[in-house]
Amino acid sequence: MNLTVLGSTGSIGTQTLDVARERGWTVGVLAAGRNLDLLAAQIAEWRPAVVSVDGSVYAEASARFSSLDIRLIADPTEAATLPADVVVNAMSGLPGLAPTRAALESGRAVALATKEAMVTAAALIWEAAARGGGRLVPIDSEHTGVYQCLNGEALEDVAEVILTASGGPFRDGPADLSGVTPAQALKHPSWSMGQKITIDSATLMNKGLEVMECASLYGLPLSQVGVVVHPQSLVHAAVRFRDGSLKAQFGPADMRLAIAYAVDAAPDGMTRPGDVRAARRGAAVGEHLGWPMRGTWEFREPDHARFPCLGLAYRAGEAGGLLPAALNAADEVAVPAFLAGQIGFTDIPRLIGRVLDETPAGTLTWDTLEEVQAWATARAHELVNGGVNS
Ligand SMILES: NC(=O)C1=CN([C@@H]2O[C@H](COP(=O)(O)OP(=O)(O)OC[C@H]3O[C@@H](n4cnc5c(N)ncnc54)[C@H](OP(=O)(O)O)[C@@H]3O)[C@@H](O)[C@H]2O)C=CC1
Ligand SMILES: CC(=O)[C@@H](O)[C@H](O)COP(=O)(O)O
Ligand SMILES: [Mn+2]
Repeated sequence: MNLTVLGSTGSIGTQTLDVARERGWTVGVLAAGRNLDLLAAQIAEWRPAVVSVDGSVYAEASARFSSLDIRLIADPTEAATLPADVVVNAMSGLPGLAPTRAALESGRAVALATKEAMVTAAALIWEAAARGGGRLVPIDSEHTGVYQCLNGEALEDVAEVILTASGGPFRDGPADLSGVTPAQALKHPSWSMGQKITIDSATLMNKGLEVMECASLYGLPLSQVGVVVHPQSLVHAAVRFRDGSLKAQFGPADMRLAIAYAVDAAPDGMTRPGDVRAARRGAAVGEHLGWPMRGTWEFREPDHARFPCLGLAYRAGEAGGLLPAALNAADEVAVPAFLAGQIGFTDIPRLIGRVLDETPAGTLTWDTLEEVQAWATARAHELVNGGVNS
């Protein structure tokens, strides 16, 4: 198996390389952002033919890697189109959307961690896959859980899909979240992840994005996608069928299992919503992680009053059109602003709610998507700078 890894220096990117090492895969294309020290170590180990870096560090990377036999580019979208058995997209946020589109239009098999692509542009992404012959399998732990539960099943038999949420670091308090700090919010109780998704887990926006991602992947209405808080993060998703039977997927809270599953399944993967064709014959990874069938497993209702982001996501998903993209863009401004101390934790949903209130209705196209993202980003910055309650 020869991989392209986009976002190679991040949490999912480095775990993808761990899996590649364990499984004996090769890596022909590495795309990173600005972390040239880690990228240099990855180039030395993997000897890729092509390396992409963020444009802001291209000159520095050119000088640093000039003696190496690699083609250096500053374009993850071009990197995504190059020949590979599977493109793993582990870029965080909106920058990961164009590479997802390009990979699918080029007929690539994509193992997709970048949830923002399906949240903001699912219909367009599926069109791109249909046009180019691309295939797609999710990496996100809940969505690989649903994928595995649906294998061999018909979507018309599904009554409901349940995604589990850890509940984040504040699931048991404090009651008033207005004073919590970035350091507290970054202490995720069960997963080790990049900063943006970790804050999204603390606000429950991560689960909101995942509800939309799930509906988009499997072609389900949001009314059929529910959330339960499960502090142990061992059950990742469950599906209830119309005959009353239930299937759940569980395993240790370690993304290497989800990554390996997605990479194995991607070449034969989804070409349209709900098209689950998991022809997967991979060797074992993470056998040392063991069998987590011990202890107590709890399941609780989410607390919508303390975590309004979940409701905002349902609202945007139900409205459809341009609202999911506006919600996502506003969140991508609000989270760094919280981390930088510019706004408080409870300002995050307040800001996103304000942006949603003002988002114009519209039909989703690649052009309107770009416009609404630019508008929502600018409006969110105005609210950060001028005061969320102004
Ligand atoms: N972490 C997890 O367990 C999970 C993550 N996800 C999703 O996966 C995605 C990645 O998450 P995570 O790994 O935690 O995020 P990280 O912030 O850890 O990693 C993001 C990566 O994107 C890279 N990047 C930034 N700009 C560019 C660019 N121009 N070209 C290529 N790469 C770039 C960063 O590079 P650099 O550091 O070099 O600047 C970094 O390697 C997110 O969408 C997240 O929601 C989904 C489920 C679980
Ligand atoms: C590992 C993974 O898939 C994350 O998206 C995880 O779900 C985050 O944890 P929360 O359940 O706290 O959002
Ligand atoms: Mn997840």
